[in-house]
Amino acid sequence: MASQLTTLRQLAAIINENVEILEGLAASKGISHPTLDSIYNSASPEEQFTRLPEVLDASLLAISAASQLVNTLKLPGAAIYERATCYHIPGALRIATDICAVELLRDAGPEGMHVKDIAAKTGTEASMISRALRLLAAHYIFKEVTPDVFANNRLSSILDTGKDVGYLMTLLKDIVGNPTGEHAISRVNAKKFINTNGIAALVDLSVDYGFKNASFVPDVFINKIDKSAFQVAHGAEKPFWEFCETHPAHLQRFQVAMGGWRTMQSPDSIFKGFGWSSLPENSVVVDVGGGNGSVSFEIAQVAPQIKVVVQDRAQTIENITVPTWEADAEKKIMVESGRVTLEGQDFFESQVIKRDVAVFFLRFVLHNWSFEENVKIMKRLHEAAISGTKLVIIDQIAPYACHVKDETGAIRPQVIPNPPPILLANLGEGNPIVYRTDFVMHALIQAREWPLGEFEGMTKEAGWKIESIYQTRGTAMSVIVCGKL
Ligand SMILES: C[S@@+](CC[C@H](N)C(=O)[O-])C[C@H]1O[C@@H](n2cnc3c(N)ncnc32)[C@H](O)[C@@H]1O
Repeated sequence: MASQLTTLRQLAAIINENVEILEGLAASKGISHPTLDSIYNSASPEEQFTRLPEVLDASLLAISAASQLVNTLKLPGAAIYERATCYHIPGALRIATDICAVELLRDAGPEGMHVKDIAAKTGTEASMISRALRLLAAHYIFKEVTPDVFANNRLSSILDTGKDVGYLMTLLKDIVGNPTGEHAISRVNAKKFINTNGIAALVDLSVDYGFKNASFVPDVFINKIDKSAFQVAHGAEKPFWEFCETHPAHLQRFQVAMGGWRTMQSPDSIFKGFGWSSLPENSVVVDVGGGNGSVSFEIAQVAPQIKVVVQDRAQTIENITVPTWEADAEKKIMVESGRVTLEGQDFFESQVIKRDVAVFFLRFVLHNWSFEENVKIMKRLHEAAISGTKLVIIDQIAPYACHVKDETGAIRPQVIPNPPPILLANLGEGNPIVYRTDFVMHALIQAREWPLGEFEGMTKEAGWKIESIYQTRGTAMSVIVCGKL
């Protein structure tokens, strides 16, 4: 009993200590930490505050201790049953996002809107909306203001696409009561995600095919099926990338969703690990598998002296990347001035680029393929590289859940901030995303998030040597810089 109390007190002390730090930092800036009742605004001083390194450190330690405290206090039967049935949360979230509840509630303001009115505007049924929003409100997404009247809160409002509700309701008419007729494949309304920060698209695909795929992961494993869970769940003959070629709305949503990763993370996940702005004048940076080029755009902005080439499958460049850049005035200027070039290139084939390349850049590519395929991709880049070419990889490196010791017996930090021994070494629920995306990758394309040793192995086999690794705060996102062996 005494030791259990000690554990509880230790956890509570970590929470208290870090809340004190947060309150002190906020007070020194004359602001308060945003509450759950606030509406998300990325530009507000309160939201900017939450991204400061010292604020992230204190928050992550408090979150880790608080979730450990919660799971210590919960009755085990209830705790495990809650986990076993948490799959209904994405289902409820998809009901909410499909009917554009966030945007309807944005216009309704803090008084909120009755579910009957949401149902009337969307041509759907009120009681299911009520049940979905209440389930979500019980998990701090949306707020039930009075019975059956819901309003946005900080978590729901980050999903706001910013689009006009009248426009969204017109788009919705194509979706409601109009299934695709293809096995388990949803009708996707990709237009609503264009020119957004990507979070709504990322959540939308996660609660759509991501959620459906997940339920087939164990079947694929137990029955030793040599297909992705995505193919099994959706009756799809072809793997995901080929499926996208015949489902342009899915492809569009996917590419916008990649930008959501940038919104979710602090800017240092790209800019601190490599000196883009100190590259010499006219250096060529190739964003390999660059998708819609959202990251290239940011790099080209911080390093105006360089030339960026965005490469992807020819179909993606033609149907997604080119239209994305043409539709945006700033991006269009970059393309017209030759600072950015958009180019079809299969990364398994020899590079078509004939110029000397300063940097080949791979973000979120290696977690899409097997060890052997990654070696092949990086070998193609090695063949096209000159002696000083760098390979910059941005991907997640999965930490262990236990503390690990180095040769001297000292605990080797695996994440920033480094948690005290009473907490999980990976910060537990303070930092769970890498383990989820590991399953997401497996389910979608039979791929995975790689541990450090595998990155070392595959880069070496392709002729590259890891020179530095920059790990971002509170996440598994890492910038791995390699030179030619
Ligand atoms: C997870 S996305 C990452 C996109 C981008 N790098 C980013 O971080 O936003 C992987 C990208 O690889 C591209 N891709 C898949 N197969 C490819 C191939 N054989 N050749 C070139 N690109 C490919 C996809 O079209 C997609 O844009």
